[in-house]
Amino acid sequence: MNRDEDLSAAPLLEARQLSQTYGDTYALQQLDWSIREGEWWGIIGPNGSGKSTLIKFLSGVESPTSGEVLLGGRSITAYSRRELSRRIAVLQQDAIPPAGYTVREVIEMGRYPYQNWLGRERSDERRVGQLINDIMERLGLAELGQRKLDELSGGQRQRVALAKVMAQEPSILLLDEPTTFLDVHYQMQLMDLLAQWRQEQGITIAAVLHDLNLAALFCDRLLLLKEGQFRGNGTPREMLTPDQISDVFRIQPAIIEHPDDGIPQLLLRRQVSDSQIETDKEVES
Ligand SMILES: Nc1ncnc2c1ncn2[C@@H]1O[C@H](COP(=O)(O)OP(=O)(O)OP(=O)(O)O)[C@@H](O)[C@H]1O
Repeated sequence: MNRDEDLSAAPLLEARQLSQTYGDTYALQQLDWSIREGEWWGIIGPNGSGKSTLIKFLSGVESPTSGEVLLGGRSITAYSRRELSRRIAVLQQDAIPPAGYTVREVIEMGRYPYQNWLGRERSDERRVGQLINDIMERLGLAELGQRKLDELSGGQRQRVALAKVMAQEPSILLLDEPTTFLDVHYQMQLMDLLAQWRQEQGITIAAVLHDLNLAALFCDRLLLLKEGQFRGNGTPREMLTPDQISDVFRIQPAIIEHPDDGIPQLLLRRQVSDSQIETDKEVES
């Protein structure tokens, strides 16, 4: 993992004074934040803190009420949709592509930004065929190539969605809660695959994650949001302190060091103890 990032490098993706309002609600409030090439950021914060809104603006699909996003120093609005799709891919929470298509067809849709108006690859078709075969093999999808999407489990569909964004060969990957519908095995498999992809291709990742332990385990740096406001950024060790967690998430966990590499991990605590429940029962009877 790239924990010794070069903080002097120019930002690859940058949010400048980003604000979004819906009526009286500030979904984001004057956010300044930047991502450097090769970093893996976790975007964390309670429900409604503006995380998905931020991902939407970073991907360039929507424009904020005020402020701007820069990609490689240029306004993201200056890029065509096709140019953006060659650089940035987004993996959504429940990225179920259209039903009726086969697994292989959906993965091939990831190549859209590289095709001409006839749907032909601009680059070497043999290389692309091999790329798709490799991705399917790696994600355990080789046997499922001809299966229809609606005949797959949620976890399998999520792997197809990941395969599609890998076929897109982006340099930046944005993820919005990619592990929500996955069991613990597939959560770890997805995060490990991302880590491996990043190591091999040097991609830059920003992921909205609700699971703080997963965020600490995989991300170099965390951005902390609450009610649309910036509440800090830094390494997991800097961000996941008892004070920050209690202040932002309103829980008081025990924080321990992971035995493998000392990163912080949260142990949740019950707010109501068994003895409290027993006492309450006695009072009631
Ligand atoms: N289209 C919309 N119209 C009105 N309000 C919106 C809209 N989208 C988001 N909001 C509001 O903006 C705020 C931030 O929402 P956002 O979805 O970005 O939060 P989040 O941190 O991703 O939340 P969660 O963890 O629950 O997914 C919330 O108060 C939400 O209700």
